[in-house]
Amino acid sequence: MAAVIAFEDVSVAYGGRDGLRDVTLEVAAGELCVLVGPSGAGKSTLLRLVNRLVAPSAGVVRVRGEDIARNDPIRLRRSIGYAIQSVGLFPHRTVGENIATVPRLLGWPEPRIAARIPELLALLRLDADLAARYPHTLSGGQAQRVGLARALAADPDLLLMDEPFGAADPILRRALRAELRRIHAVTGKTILLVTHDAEEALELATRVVVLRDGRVLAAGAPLELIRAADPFVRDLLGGDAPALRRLGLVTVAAAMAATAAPAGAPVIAPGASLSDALSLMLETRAEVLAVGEDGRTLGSLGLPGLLRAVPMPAPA
Ligand SMILES: Nc1ncnc2c1ncn2[C@@H]1O[C@H](COP(=O)(O)OP(=O)(O)OP(=O)(O)O)[C@@H](O)[C@H]1O
Repeated sequence: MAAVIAFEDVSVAYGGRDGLRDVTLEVAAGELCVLVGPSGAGKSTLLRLVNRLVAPSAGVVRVRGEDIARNDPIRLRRSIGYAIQSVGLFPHRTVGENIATVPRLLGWPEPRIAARIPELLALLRLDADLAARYPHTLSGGQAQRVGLARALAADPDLLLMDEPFGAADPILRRALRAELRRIHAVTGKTILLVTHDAEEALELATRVVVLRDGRVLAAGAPLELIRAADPFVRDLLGGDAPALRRLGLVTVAAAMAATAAPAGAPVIAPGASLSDALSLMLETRAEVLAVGEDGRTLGSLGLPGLLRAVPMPAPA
């Protein structure tokens, strides 16, 4: 399948310094590709090449097969969703108007825009009433979700996300990650996301790309990379708790049983990770969780089931 994004021997020079060096990388349709690495590794630079906020000093960047340097940057940007840490909602426009920004620039007819706003609020599990509110009246989590709704508004097949949950607290981050995984599964969009958080990378990615000093050090599926040969990659992704990292890679849905949980059991969403489930068990002292979503109960997850679901390598 043709790559949605292709970097071909791309370098970026900032003054005399290298931002990126000889990066060759493809992102295929439907991938959720996460760029991870220490501060200054070049993650944002690589992401911003795609919507031409940064220009390469050498090499070619292709989006949907076309060399983007040859095409109109404004058209390119309108065809790509972009979500950033600071959210960047327009303060004097309502939530609905914020979401409508790109569809309006693209000249969508008003009735189509009007229908799209509640659709997106529902996708992000936000109340329909929020459309009339102004950004300063939103909680941090709501604002992050509206930012994501705005990025998705014109239904772009490609979404760039730069530390999209960076400003959120750990609990909210967890919820937003689960949300993003769900949206990716539902929409099948191609997503390129930057994070400095290895756990987030492993939990979200279909493919992880590890950057260091402006170069791609490793790229592969999360479970492959935890076992990577390169000590820097292994340390970054596996840390000193590789078993816990593996828990972050399996969803509750994959480990749950169809049996009902005891009454009053804490509830976890099927899309949450087993590390979230384990945290909830530890926080609430419950050994069995109810698995449910939108008020529906789907089954249960007990501690033994959780452990069985995570294949550990045989001891050496
Ligand atoms: N506009 C700029 N002018 C000069 N140097 C820059 C510019 N933007 C980035 N750099 C440098 O390029 C390198 C890569 O930066 P980049 O922002 O891509 O890294 P990053 O991995 O996203 O880091 P962080 O996680 O801290 O955001 C760094 O050394 C940075 O200082």
